[in-house]
Amino acid sequence: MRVVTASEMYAIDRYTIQQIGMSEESLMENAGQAVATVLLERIQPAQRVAVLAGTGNNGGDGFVVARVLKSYGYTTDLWLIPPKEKVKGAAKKALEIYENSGYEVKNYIGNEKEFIEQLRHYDVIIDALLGIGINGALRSPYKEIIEKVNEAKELVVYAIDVPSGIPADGGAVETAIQADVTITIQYPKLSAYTFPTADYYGELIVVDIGIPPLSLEKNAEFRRLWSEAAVARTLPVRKRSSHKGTYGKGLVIGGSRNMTGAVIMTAKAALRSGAGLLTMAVPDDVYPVVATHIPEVMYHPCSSLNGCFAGEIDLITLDVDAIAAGPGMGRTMGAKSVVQKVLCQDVPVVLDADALYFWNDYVSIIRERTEATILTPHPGEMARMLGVSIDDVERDRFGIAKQFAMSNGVYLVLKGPYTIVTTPDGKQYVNTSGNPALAKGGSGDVLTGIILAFIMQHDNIQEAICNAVFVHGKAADALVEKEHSPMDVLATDVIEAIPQTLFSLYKKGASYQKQR
Ligand SMILES: NC(=O)C1=CN([C@@H]2O[C@H](COP(=O)(O)OP(=O)(O)OC[C@H]3O[C@@H](n4cnc5c(N)ncnc54)[C@H](OP(=O)(O)O)[C@@H]3O)[C@@H](O)[C@H]2O)[C@@H](O)CC1
Ligand SMILES: [K+]
Repeated sequence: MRVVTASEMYAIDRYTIQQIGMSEESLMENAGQAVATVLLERIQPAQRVAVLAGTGNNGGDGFVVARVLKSYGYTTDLWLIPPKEKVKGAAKKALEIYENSGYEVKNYIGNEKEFIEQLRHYDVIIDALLGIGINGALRSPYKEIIEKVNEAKELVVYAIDVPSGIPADGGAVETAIQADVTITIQYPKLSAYTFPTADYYGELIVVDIGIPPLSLEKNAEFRRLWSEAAVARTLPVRKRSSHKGTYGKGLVIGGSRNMTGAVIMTAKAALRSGAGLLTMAVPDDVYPVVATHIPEVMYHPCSSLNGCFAGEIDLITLDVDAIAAGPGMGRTMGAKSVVQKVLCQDVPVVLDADALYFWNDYVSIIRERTEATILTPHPGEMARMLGVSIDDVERDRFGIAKQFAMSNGVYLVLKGPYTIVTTPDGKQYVNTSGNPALAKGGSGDVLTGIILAFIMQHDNIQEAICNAVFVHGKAADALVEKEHSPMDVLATDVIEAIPQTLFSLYKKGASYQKQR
């Protein structure tokens, strides 16, 4: 499933109309019919429905929906918010068809009091006030209407395309419909995957209105959801002839006197995710503590200074296939020097946490690298690396991630709800698993371990990273679906949930694995 911006959606519509030859009226009819099909399955015949329609084509979709619901015998009122003469184009045509079918329009203007009075008699509101064409802060009377609808908590609200009032591409929200369900036309919009806008959507349902894929390919950048089906399809298959070296020799670098847990979690997660052989490089001061925790790894104690890396690491003798550096290593000059040495190695490198701290000192080395560099910042780290505020990052997660990945030639994993993976050539993948249980210290360390293990087992780095992010979120989902609340899940619980998550994904992918 692809995700689009408002301007891409307009370009797709235009191309479909002008180049492919579908009429705007037929697209609107398809949209209204597709939305109505969902509504007919969900709304009970005894429920009273109000369709609230605005000036634009979102209102046009609403006219079609109101007509279909009435044709099926539903008690439905169509409230037209602007004066009728403001309705133009395809929407005007849809309104004519509605009226020619013998159905009545209720005009908001002049009947504002009646509207407010009626609102408490409805069970269901269909929000066709504003779609992707919203511009600037909400104007009267839309603002007041939306506030009244939101106040009536007993109403079930279905939004068409986007909840009215939210910017389609995401950003700050002042007033917007708080939908229970949003039925999006053809492709989800960015705002369904950024915050705070995603909170207004409720359940998201996408309906197909028959726009050919060619319109999408010609007019939208590559941005797609990474779903369970994609993971099941792309998980690597273990060959019967394999041995421990087949799945890569990984190196995890991290830890310091004050933070021994992070690097242990990274290593455990890597082992649970299929790393063949794993070595941990830790400051020799903390080696005795770390070594008691994991019997399955080899160790490479490095010289330490005040409990942290002193700066030396002998990477030549280690002979590894991939490296993850950062968890708990501290923000010292010694750590910086170790990371610089790591980046000079000709193997894929994952940088997380403290390894991102001296970003400006690494940029030029990273741009010269030929092997993959994978960075996994959370929004706070991303903001600091760019010298902007966290709000700036959150407001434009997709844009910022793309610009950063392309200009530095890295795979960027911008963490958060709906983690975005961006490849060096700018393709973007939105993760669909995970829940607030992951908003805890240690989550990132676990993800780094899974990524390290997956990139060693898969020859497609993008698929490996996207799968790792998905498995991480899905493991947390599995925990809260069973015996955990989102409050009590620990990062170590997530590691222990990796086996069942992989087990179920491999089962789902069995048919694909046979085909390969
Ligand atoms: N094109 C197609 O083929 C298809 C399009 N489709 C549908 O069309 C939708 C997009 O339609 P659109 O472009 O007409 O925009 P839309 O959001 O309905 O209304 C814009 C109007 O709202 C107003 N307005 C703007 N800002 C405002 C504000 N801050 N506060 C208050 N009012 C504000 C402004 O009107 P004004 O009052 O200023 O004259 C403006 O003209 C899309 O989401 C999908 O549902 C589907 O049918 C599939 C086929
Ligand atoms: K809407």
